[in-house]
Amino acid sequence: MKTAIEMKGVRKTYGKDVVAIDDLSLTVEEGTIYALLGPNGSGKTTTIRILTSLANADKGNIELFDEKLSTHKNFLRKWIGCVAQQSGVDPMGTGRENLMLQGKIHGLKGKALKNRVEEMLTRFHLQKDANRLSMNYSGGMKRKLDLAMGLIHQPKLLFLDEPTTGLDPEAREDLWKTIRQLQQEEGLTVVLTTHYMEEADELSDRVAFMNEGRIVAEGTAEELKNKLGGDTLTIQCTDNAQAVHATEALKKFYQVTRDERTLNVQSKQGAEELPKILKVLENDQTDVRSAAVSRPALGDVYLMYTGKALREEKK
Ligand SMILES: Nc1ncnc2c1ncn2[C@@H]1O[C@H](COP(=O)(O)OP(=O)(O)OP(=O)(O)O)[C@@H](O)[C@H]1O
Repeated sequence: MKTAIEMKGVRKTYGKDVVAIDDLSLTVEEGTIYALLGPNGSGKTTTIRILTSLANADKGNIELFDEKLSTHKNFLRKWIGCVAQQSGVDPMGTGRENLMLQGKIHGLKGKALKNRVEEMLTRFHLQKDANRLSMNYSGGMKRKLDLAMGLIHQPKLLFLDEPTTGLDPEAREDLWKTIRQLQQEEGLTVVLTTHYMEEADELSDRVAFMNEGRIVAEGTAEELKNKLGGDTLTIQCTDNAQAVHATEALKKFYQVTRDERTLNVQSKQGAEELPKILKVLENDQTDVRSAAVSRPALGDVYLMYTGKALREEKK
């Protein structure tokens, strides 16, 4: 397999005080889906801006398809598509007009432009709405039009910055299906950023957890979950003070992380361990509201590496 992206020791600062990303290294193989997962401000968008050459890194080495980005920017741009967080769709234009304009920006013209626009409308099931103003499109349709615009020039590498934020579950599933098809049928390499654990788990071949500008863990979703081993016991206390109390009591025996009033305890045999844990808490006079045993989810792994929960929705 060839390498689509190779980043080594990349750093980007804004002004004197903000280190947006630091010592960031990652490798993305061609034809794979790679997810950058992290909370607001962890450096995901900055990473994408640098890789799409919209921002310059202060330090480090970046290669796309074995070519140095800093010396082959214009050439490499042709291979890159980007769908930003903010929609690039002109609400006053129809779907077709938006695609025509985007195609022209990329130097397409005449028959080639027309053919490609029709191909994209068909590909994204937008033909019957092609002459409607895009301001009247649903959220899911707008996102598909954004995606079609990002692909008009047939890039080899597509960046998606939070592709499904704000979409309802059905539109989200639909977009996941489309992204998967693009990878499987057209061999597209996709790098996406997301807040959604489920999205990273479902879609990506590899996941990088970002926190405060650094990658704190990386691997396939399965590899990351296996790092925790065993089960996760989720214990809800009645309030934060009780949860702090409970964490102290359990820390002597278990690996415990806390997010407000919720405790996560890692255990090889969760079901067997649960009564013992409840006994410890009872002896400690901690009020427990509920307790459950489950297989670790990506969120549990994130919590282990960063000590904080990744909110599923933007704050
Ligand atoms: N143009 C800018 N000027 C100054 N600081 C910036 C700029 N862009 C980003 N930052 C800062 O860099 C850090 C990383 O931001 P970035 O947007 O890359 O994070 P993110 O993980 O994409 O967040 P979000 O999920 O909210 O989009 C933050 O502290 C942010 O405030």
